[in-house]
Amino acid sequence: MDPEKQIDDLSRKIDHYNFRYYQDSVSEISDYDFDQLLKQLKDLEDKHPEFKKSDSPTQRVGGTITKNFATVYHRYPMLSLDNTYNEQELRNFDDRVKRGLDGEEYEYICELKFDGISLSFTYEDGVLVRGITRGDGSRGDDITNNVKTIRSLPLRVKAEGLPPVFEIRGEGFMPYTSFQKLNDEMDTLGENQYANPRNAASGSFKLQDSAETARRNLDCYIYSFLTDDNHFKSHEESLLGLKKWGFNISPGWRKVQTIDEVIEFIHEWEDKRVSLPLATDGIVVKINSFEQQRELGFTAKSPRWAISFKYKAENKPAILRSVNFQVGRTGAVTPVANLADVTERDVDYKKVKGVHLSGTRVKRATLHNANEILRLDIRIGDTVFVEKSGEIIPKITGVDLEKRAEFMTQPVEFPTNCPECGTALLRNEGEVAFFCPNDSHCPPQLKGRIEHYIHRKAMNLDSLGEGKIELLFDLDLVRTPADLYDLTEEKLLGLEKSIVNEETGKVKKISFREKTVENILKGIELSKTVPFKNVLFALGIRFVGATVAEKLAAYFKSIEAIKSATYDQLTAVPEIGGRIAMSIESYFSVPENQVLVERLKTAGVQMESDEKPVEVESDLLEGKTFVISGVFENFERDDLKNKIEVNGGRILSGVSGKLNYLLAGANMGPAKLEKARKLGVTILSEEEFLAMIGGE
Ligand SMILES: NC(=O)c1ccc[n+]([C@@H]2O[C@H](COP(=O)([O-])OP(=O)(O)OC[C@H]3O[C@@H](n4cnc5c(N)ncnc54)[C@H](O)[C@@H]3O)[C@@H](O)[C@H]2O)c1
Ligand SMILES: [Zn+2]
Repeated sequence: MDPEKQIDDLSRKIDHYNFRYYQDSVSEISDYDFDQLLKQLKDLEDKHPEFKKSDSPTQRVGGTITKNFATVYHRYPMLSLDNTYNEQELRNFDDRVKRGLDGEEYEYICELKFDGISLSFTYEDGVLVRGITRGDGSRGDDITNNVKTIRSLPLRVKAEGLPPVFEIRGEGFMPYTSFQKLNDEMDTLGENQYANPRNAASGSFKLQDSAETARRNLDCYIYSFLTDDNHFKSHEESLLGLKKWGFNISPGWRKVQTIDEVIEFIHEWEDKRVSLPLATDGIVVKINSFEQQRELGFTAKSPRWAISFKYKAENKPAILRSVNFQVGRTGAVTPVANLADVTERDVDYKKVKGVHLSGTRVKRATLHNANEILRLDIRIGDTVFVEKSGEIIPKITGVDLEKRAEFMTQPVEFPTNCPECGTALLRNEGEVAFFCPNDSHCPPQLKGRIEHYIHRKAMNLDSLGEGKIELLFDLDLVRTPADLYDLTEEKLLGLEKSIVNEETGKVKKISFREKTVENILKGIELSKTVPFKNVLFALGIRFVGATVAEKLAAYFKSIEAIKSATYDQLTAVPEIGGRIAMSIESYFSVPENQVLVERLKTAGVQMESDEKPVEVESDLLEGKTFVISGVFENFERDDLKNKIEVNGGRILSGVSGKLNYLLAGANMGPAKLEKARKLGVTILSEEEFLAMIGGE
């Protein structure tokens, strides 16, 4: 292939992965593979500089700003770090530093490289005034409200001799425990789970709802300090100073003199880092003296005085002993690989310890779905490769085909029937997962439905969380949400159960004493006041998430109206498409669901909305914002507002950079008009507005 086209193709590919990673918080390939692509591009560009573009991904920070927050320029550019996966390149870096500093003595600071998102915080007179994402390096998203939810971040610093304005930077992250909790919750709600804590942190820091960000327990380690004057002389001094001022400095850093000591630090943390409560992906080496940092300077993308060493995800051979098929809450069937170490091929599986991988013993790995089994061409008895990187769940990356001939192997047979209830499995066109259609009797699906029902965003029955539902389900006391309303003190008092965690073997005992029972019953009673839109969501109708439920509840106002709505009536509601409409129709066609709704209604659960119905004319203005100013020929101001809203638009209170349209009538103030023009807001006349909504 000719190099120009190759450079072009590679750049486009990398741009795509960057966009997915920074904008959508999704990794489509592993970091290592991504970094190899970038390296390939860099090598090609070095060989053919005539084809190197100024906006090449090798020349700029990969991130982007989103349109969801105000955009803020950084006072000091926020760059990336050059990275490497091998020690020789680290030594080459040391040589470059030596040359750059002309024989001066120098020291390095080694730090752990935390895997989250970079954040920048500005303090004025000791008060935290702004928190920004790295964005594209020169501009970021203003997420001040979200960063204020970090408990370890001081909102105000009190100290002698504080610079009037300073900026600190750090890595915002989500600890493993919060990550696990969040993903469990996403699973209960039938939402997509995050692949790793980094993606979860990135997604959570960019939520519109700060209350939700707060709930996700994010944290941040601080590793950098910037001011206009020379407040500190070295990185070490700044770390110590920041710590004294109350900042959460990253633990584990060390000052060293030589590259050999750096490499020692790397080896030391290779295993130790896996026992940390958060994800790390390498270490960062920085020149200590600020003066020397300035001497060495920057490239377009990263400082010349620092480099990161990334640990390659450990990849080891293992034996695929068998495959289990797990049925999830939505009925989806997921194959799970049971693994053994290569020395454990013939050990009784109960006694197998598993492969030693990144500090833990691994006995299971997800195989995702039937297609993945075909793609890997994997057989029981095969020697496979297992990897564990940022993700918590290990994955199988391939098969050692050379080993296959040495041992007996047999194909993995995907079951045709549900392993939990025996019903024949189905697969929807265009979907990869097989599922059990027996949603009214299949045990994991029933239990999943109850867990969904009690969820905070649904009926908010938190007195029933953490294993209590499991107990009630196993004792046959609660098989559907309606059974909750038949519970009494007599039935509950004294119930007990020990729950064993399959992975860890730990036993947790749950018992219902007086106080617990009282709380449960009180919670259930209180759930009768939960608004209809939450109830509708709590039913767990496929594709009816919280937002869709809200729209349906506002439009139809009662469960009866939704139940009797035709397909056409359902799809007439803005944002309700055919897929949702069909799912609703099919839900209400199932007798068990009809009974459930009736029983809930009889129990006193809200099946009607007392809010005023929102008329909807169209969604022509969906996502558009308006400010109205002046007087109009055909409308009073309030009518105009209403007209915008029933067509899906939103009214803002003032002219800002975020505004889409200024609807300008007669006699409007020239200052407002001028401001709108300056900010590039589109100015509409009454006629133009009418044309937009399909009027005259
Ligand atoms: N898998 C994918 O699809 C995909 C796509 C794009 C990027 N990526 C990954 O992201 C990398 C690029 O991201 P990047 O530009 O943020 O680089 P990076 O994450 O490799 O390194 C720079 C970042 O490290 C962080 N950091 C953590 N601890 C630090 C410390 N102690 N001191 C200083 N900084 C510290 C900072 O946030 C800094 O911005 C790629 O090399 C790749 O690994 C992956
Ligand atoms: Zn089943």
